[in-house]
Amino acid sequence: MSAGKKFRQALVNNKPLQIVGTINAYSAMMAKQIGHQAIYLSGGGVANASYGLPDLGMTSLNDVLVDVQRITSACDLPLLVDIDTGWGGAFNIAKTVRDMEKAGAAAVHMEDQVAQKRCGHRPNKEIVPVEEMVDRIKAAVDARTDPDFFIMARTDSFAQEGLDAAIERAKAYVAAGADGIFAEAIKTEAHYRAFSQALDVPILANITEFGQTELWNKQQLGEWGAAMVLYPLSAFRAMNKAAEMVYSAILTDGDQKAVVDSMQTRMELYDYLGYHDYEQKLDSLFAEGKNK
Ligand SMILES: C[C@](O)(C(=O)O)[C@H](CC(=O)O)C(=O)O
Ligand SMILES: [Mg+2]
Repeated sequence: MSAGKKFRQALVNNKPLQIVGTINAYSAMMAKQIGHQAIYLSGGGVANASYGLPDLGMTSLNDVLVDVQRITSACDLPLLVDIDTGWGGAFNIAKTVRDMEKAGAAAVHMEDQVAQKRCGHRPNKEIVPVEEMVDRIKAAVDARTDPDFFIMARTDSFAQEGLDAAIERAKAYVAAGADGIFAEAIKTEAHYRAFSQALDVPILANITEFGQTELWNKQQLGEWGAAMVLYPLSAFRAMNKAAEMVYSAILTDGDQKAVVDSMQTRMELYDYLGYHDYEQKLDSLFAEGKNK
C-alpha cells in the first residue's frame, strides 16, 4: 500500500484522525508503538530543532527532505509534511511534491502565505491573492505520481479576512484539486462547524499550544466536523522543557540524581528501538569464535 493510501485509510478508520508531531525518527517510532495511526513533520519544528532557526520561511526543500527521509526510513506510519508555501513557483512546487513522494511522505500541506511566511499563530501574516494559491495547488496536484498522495491546502486568511472570506478561499482551493483543508488559527465551535459544513473534503484542526486555538478535545472537534486533529509540536515542547530541567540540574547540583527519575531508562530506550532483536541477530550471525 502506498503511503498516500495508508493516510487515506487512516482517515477512514479514525474519526477524527489524530496526527502527532514527531520531531525525529525515534519520536516517530515511539508514536507508532504507543498506538498512533499518523505522524507529522512540522516546518517550524524542522527550523527550530534541526537548524536552530525561527519559523520564518528560512528553511528550504532539502532541509525538510533530510528529516522526512530519516523519519520514513524508521517508521512506516503515514507522514504528513509541512511544506510551508511550497518553496517557489509552479516548477518548484512540482519538484517539492515529487521529492516528498519519493522520500516516502504520505501527505503535505501547503499554505497561502507569501514566501516570507510566519507561524500561523503570530500576528501580521501576509496572504497571496486567491489566484496565486489556486495556481500553487494546481501545480502540486498535477505533479503527484500517486493519485492517493494527499495534498492539503492550508489557508492562513482567517486572521486578516475573516470567516466568510476564508471559507470562500477554501472552496476555491478544493475546486483547484486540494484533497483537504487546513483551516489555520480558527477559534470557535462555530468556525469549525462553518468550515466543515461548507466543504466536503476533510478539515484539519491545528491544536497547537500557546497559540490562537483552545486545546479542544478530539471528541468535540469530531462533533464539529473536523476529520483530522494536529498536535504539531506538543512532544517537542515537552522534550525541550525536560532537557532544560536536566541541563540546569547538572549545572547546579553537579550531578543528575535529582532528575534521573524523570528520564527514560536505558531499557525503555532500547525497547522502542527493538535493540534486543538486533543483538540476538548479531549473536546468532557472528557469535562463533567471538567473546568466547
Ligand atoms: C503547524 C505549524 O505550521 C508547524 O510548523 O508546526 C505551526 C505550529 C506552531 O507554530 O505552533 C503553525 O501553526 O504555523
Ligand atoms: Mg509550519
